[in-house]
Amino acid sequence: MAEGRIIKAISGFYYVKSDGEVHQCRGRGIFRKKNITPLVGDFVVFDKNNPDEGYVLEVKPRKNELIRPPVANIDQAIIVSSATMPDFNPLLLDRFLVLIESKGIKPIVFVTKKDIISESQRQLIDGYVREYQQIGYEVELLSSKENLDELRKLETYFSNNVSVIAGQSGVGKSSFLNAINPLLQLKTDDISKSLGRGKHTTRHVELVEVADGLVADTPGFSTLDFNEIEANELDECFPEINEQKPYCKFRGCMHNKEPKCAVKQAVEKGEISNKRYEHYISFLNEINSRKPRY
Ligand SMILES: Nc1nc2c(ncn2[C@@H]2O[C@H](COP(=O)(O)OP(=O)(O)OP(=O)(O)O)[C@@H](O)[C@H]2O)c(=O)[nH]1
Ligand SMILES: [Zn+2]
Repeated sequence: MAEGRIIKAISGFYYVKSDGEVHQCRGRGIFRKKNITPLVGDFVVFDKNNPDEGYVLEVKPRKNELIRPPVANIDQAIIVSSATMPDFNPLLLDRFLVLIESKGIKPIVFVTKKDIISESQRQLIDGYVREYQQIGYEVELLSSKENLDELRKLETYFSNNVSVIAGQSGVGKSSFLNAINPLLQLKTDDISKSLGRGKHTTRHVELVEVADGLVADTPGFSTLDFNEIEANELDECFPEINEQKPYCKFRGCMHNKEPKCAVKQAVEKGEISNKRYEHYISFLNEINSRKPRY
């Protein structure tokens, strides 16, 4: 009996990494009966008596899991946004931040393509970077076309962590991963756009090594709706709003129409950005207008 972590799953086989070695395993029949699907990222107990094929015997409790990519026990999500092409989009960034916060995963923001922005665009982007850093987020402005030494400075973000990458199409997710680990050779727009079909549809998710960490090679969060977030949980997904919440007069304040709301006061004083607050309200309305589920 040994313990390890599933780093790859392909058609019924699980590849379990344990003490630096990878063991090919099958799942126990009982998993299917009990409706347990081992996921990439799972910590498992397996039997490795047979060198060719072991069995995953037990899946340890997960701290979190994603449906897309199907990965468990994620430490952090790197949201990739581009400074340009496509334009930097704070509304979309906040949407990703909320989704990731709601899963209890730590978000990190990488803003790509700094090599192709004008001086005035740069000022705008620097302003955003500062704003998100003030909230407490780690933000890096970078270019994947940079030399490897520059990119290596970002390796510390990956050390000893399991990361997923998220972000809109074309922002440079694959380009970044390839740049930081040239062995990956993930397809980028430059190569595969001509094929005109989804790039990630036929691939299996795998945790690949980047620096001293593991990264899911398939980007996540394809659906960006808030179907799994309740209105009263939304403020917890905005750290700066969550911080003010205890000072609101009413318990259960939604920071919307309520009087004596500390969040609205902080917005008025300029301590919380107007834009972030507007996004909070627009997400709140979106959740409140969702059709009830039964
Ligand atoms: N100048 C510059 N171009 C970049 C940078 N990062 C990515 N690109 C270009 O942007 C385009 C899109 O990059 P991809 O890496 O395919 O983007 P992606 O986010 O993986 O896209 P999807 O696979 O569609 O989700 C490609 O033409 C890249 O060469 C960067 O930092 N600087
Ligand atoms: Zn309030």
